[in-house]
Amino acid sequence: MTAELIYGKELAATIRKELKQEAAALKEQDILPHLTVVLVGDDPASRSYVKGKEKASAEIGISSELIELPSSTTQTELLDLIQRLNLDKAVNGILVQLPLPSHIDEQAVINSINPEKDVDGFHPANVGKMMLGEDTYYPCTPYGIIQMLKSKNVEIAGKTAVIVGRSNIVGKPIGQLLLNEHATVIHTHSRTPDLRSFTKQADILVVAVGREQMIKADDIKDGAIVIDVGVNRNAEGKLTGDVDFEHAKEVASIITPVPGGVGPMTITMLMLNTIKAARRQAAAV
Ligand SMILES: Nc1nc(=O)c2c([nH]1)NC[C@@H]1CN(c3ccc(C(=O)N[C@@H](CCC(=O)O)C(=O)O)cc3)C=[N+]21
Repeated sequence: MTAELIYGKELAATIRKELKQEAAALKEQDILPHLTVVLVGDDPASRSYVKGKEKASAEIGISSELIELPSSTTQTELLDLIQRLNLDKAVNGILVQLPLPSHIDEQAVINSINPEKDVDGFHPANVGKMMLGEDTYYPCTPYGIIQMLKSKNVEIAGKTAVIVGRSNIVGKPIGQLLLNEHATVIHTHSRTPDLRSFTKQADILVVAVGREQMIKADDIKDGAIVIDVGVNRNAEGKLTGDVDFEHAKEVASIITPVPGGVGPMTITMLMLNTIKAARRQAAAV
């Protein structure tokens, strides 16, 4: 049997329509959601992501601004810019595109963003709130994955979820959000011996490593739900995930494609967080 696909792109389009209505309703109250994206240096992958975000903003009616800085930008210059954006009442959301050049301390930059404007959900205060199960800005990729599972009426409670990869932006927070939904969560990573013995137990398998063909059909339990967060360019220059999709779809019950899966949901959750930021900041004055 071939797995059912979760087309993140379609779900994203549906959610974006709702967000567009919300943005229009806010406009009636003179609230104009505004997102500022800061891009340091010219990583081509970052550039492509930033384009997708601009397109989504325009579609929804969010005003978005891109501040491009040279890779020679110093940490002090970047922190000064963030300070200015923190104080600018017209700016509701601040996203500093990662990775940053190696001479800049990423965590110091993230820590400097006003948590109320941290639409990436990366600030320690927001990470802490997520861990406590409080309402906050959740990191966009993990939040998008939860929406994808819910769109298929997947019962998360009681399921064994196995995460491969432990980044601060995907692996760690998706485990926390699944735990908040009452899954039993296993975190695995590059130093996990006999990885397959863990992935084989997964009712829900989330792969966020960044290595093409990392997970094969043999690594997957029959009927599992497989979420592929990988964003890799293969030898032909095509975008591929971390999962051997062609074979995995014969074992899984539900699987996400790349492209058209998790990626478009990530951007959509950024839009959702930006509208939420505008609403919250308007209510706070
Ligand atoms: N501060 C920060 N926040 C991020 O959320 C963040 C970041 N930095 N740095 C880079 C990663 C990567 N990322 C992607 C988002 C959408 C797609 C996406 O929409 N991909 C499309 C394909 C796009 C294409 O064809 O190039 C898809 O999967 O269908 C991909 C990658 C967000 N990131």
